[in-house]
Amino acid sequence: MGKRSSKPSARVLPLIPLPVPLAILPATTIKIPIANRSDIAAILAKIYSISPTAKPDAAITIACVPLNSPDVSPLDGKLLIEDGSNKGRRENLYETDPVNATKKDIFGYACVAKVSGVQGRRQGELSLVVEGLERVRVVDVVQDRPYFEGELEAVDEFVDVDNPEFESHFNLLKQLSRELLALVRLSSILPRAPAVSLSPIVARRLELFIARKDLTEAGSLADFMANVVDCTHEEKLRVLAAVDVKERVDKVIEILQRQITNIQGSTRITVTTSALPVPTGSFDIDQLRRLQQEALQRRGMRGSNMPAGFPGGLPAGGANVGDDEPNEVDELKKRLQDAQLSPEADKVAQRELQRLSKMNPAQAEYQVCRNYLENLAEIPWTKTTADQLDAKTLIKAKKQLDDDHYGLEKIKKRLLEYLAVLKLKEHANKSLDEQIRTLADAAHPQEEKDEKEQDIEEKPTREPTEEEMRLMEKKRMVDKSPILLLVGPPGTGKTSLAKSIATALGRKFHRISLGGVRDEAEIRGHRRTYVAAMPGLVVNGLKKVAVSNPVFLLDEIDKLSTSNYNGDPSAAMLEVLDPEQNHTFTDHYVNIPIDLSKVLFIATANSLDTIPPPLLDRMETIQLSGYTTLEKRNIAERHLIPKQITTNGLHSEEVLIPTDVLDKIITAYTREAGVRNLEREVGSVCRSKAVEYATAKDTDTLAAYNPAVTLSDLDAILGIERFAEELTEQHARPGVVTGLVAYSSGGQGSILFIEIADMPGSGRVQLTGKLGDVLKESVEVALSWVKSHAFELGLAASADEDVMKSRAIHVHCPSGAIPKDGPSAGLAHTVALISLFSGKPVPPTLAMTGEVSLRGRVLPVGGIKEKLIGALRAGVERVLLPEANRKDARDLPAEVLDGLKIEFVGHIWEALGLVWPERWEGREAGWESRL
Ligand SMILES: Nc1ncnc2c1ncn2[C@@H]1O[C@H](COP(=O)(O)OP(=O)(O)OP(=O)(O)O)[C@@H](O)[C@H]1O
Repeated sequence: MGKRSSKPSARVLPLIPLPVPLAILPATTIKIPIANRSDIAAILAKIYSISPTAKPDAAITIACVPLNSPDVSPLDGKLLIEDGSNKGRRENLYETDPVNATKKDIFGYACVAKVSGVQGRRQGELSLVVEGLERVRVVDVVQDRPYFEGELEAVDEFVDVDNPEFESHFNLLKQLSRELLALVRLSSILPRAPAVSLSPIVARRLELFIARKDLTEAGSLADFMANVVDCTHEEKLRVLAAVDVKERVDKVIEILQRQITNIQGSTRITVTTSALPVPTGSFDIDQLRRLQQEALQRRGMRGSNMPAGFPGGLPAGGANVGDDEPNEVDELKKRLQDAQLSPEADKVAQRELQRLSKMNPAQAEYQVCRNYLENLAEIPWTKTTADQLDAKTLIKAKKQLDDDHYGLEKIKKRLLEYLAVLKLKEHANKSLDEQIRTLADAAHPQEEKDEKEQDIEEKPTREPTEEEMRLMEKKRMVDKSPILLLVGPPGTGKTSLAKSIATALGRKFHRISLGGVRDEAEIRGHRRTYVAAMPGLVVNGLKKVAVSNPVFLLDEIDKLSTSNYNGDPSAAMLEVLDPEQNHTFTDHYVNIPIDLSKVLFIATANSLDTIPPPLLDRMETIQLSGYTTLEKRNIAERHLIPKQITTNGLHSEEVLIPTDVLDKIITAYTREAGVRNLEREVGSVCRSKAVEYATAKDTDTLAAYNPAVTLSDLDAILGIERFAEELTEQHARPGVVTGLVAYSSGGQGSILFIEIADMPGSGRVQLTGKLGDVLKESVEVALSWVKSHAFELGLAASADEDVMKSRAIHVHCPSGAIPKDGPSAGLAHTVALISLFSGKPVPPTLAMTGEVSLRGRVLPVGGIKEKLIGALRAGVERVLLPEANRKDARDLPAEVLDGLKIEFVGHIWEALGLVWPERWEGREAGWESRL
């Protein structure tokens, strides 16, 4: 039996056209902006003028009407008043602004509404709040100015309550409404949620509202849902025009289905059995699963697309529904499998995977666990690159090192030794592997072989015992790479040497900068309990190179902080570098032993002084000293100039730096042990030439371009000379001696003048030239020795005469602004004092270095190579060195050995014999016993 709502008679009411996409349905409330709406003002004015006594809360009834849309067919509810002018507007000229609307723009159905108030604070934001009451048909528009007035006819809402088909449609509408509600609630708590959220109270009320609707209220439920969901203007018009309730319900079902699909498409719906976010009320897992499965079926997805083992289509843990991305947990599992974890790591990984699969992705712990597993999958547990160790390896490696670096013979030799050992070990292990395999085959002969093959196979006489196998394993050469430490001044090629080794071996290279690392956790990682914990530098390095046998350069290990309140980074390094321990290195974050024994560590440092002794003890030190001018010239010619020419976009024939220009750059513009500044200066020269060349090319004057750089160009390109070279004096004067100095910064050596003057006084000694305590003391030692031997030296008339009795002396070392310290000028001071007191000058081309003791012995000093290179540059011809430094002189570059006459002295008397041979030659050190 059908049910019809009562039919009120036709009436005339003011019509308020709504701006597109606004539409109103019965039982809903909307806000109509009233800025610039003269018609609304007129309606309100009229109502109050008719009934000036109307109370503010008296109900004011009007009708709200949406504007026509081109996509809604006349059958759907186009205004029945048609006129000729309407036709031309069908396609595109439809009005969307109610201010300009004419009669033809009024839609055929409207909604009688009650004005419930005005909302908004400021003038431009005010809006009229109206509440839809009933659906009406617009029979005619009787007035359009100053506001529309329409003749309205109530519609006949027909509800066929006895129709089973209608009932099932109504049930579907109810179910979809609740499904949508659940999805909106669910999606709002998921990560990457769309911007929809629903408070639990509102959700609960909506739940009840939907649940309480019965069949007779199907139309109003459809109106309500059409109003709350996101639908187009046209859809709303169609719902408004759907007088037949069944048709309306079908239309809303269509809208809801689309809406649900959209939410599922944009959100990954993940349901876990342990922590299901069920909306308060009547939702349960099964219902949700069913709803989602239905939604999937509607979208044409097959059951086969669902992970197996989950009858409801929802796996417990991490399966996402609605997109084709593979499951996150499965993906991780696969990555972990591919990572070939160590057995220990595998156990932990499986445990964590299990935990992850039970977790809700919204939990903070989920991300932590996932990050950890991702880290495990990225660590190269067993992956290695094959070392290029064939017959030609050593030749190839030598060529690589020679190609990349000039000189450094000792270091190259040591590196080649390392490669040779590695090659031998690998060869020995390979043949051992073969033996073990043969024995193992003999122990299980029948495996993988069919009967026939077995007959042919020669039977081993006996099976190997376990003991034999163990012995064989013991013979295996352990791959314990030594840790090399390259020590030397900056820019001497330590980093680039390490890179060449990696290239020669065909291994991956990674640089870990340790300079300024103050926190132990930077090396070992943070424990996983900390927020944003991460693995340390070593594990990160391994992750980056993705193999377990890279070359790691531990740069600036001398700048690593020692014990402080953040732990002791240098102690953490101990475990990394100890070949006995580093096969079980444990990072705090990973917390599983990682084998670092295959990593070849090469450390670099500028000085050994700041490296803690236990750390130093674990490394094999290779010393690199500064380069001589000749070496620098060769390095520049072979490596730096070609490199800079190409870096600056030129060809080798387009820049020519002659040797004299290069020498000038080396001596006047750089003062360093390495070649970094030299490379920079050469770069400046090449850049300037590049500008010159490009200009010449652009102006077609290439013929006039001169690729050669001249000495005068240098002044213009690099500015005025930065360093004036200390050169030996031309004239000898008593009291002035050439000493030798090695600057601690830059590792450069040079000469230094020791000047002593005497004046009348009573034994006072004045020292200037920024001398350090040790240097001052060495002057005192020299003076004491001279005073005590004044008679033997012929400086005093008798043994008890004090040479300083009536004189004062002033010792000065230029350049006065540079701090100087150290005992190595002791010999020069002694000779200078004797020269002053005896009035005999010392030849300026004779330089000396050495510490003296009170007994007159000449003791060894450091920095011989730098000092001698500096001396040669300064024009020194003869050098006196301590006897004990004879070994250092063996390593000197050939140009130094050729250019300098080096003499060794063990005692001051010997030195005096060499300085003034005419007077002291043959004098023996036996005099020391007189002291
Ligand atoms: N013997 C050499 N032959 C060729 N090039 C060299 C040589 N020594 C250094 N170089 C070049 O000098 C530059 C600086 O070298 P590198 O960066 O290796 O210095 P370093 O010793 O590691 O310095 P630091 O101690 O400051 O880290 C590089 O471009 C390198 O190629």
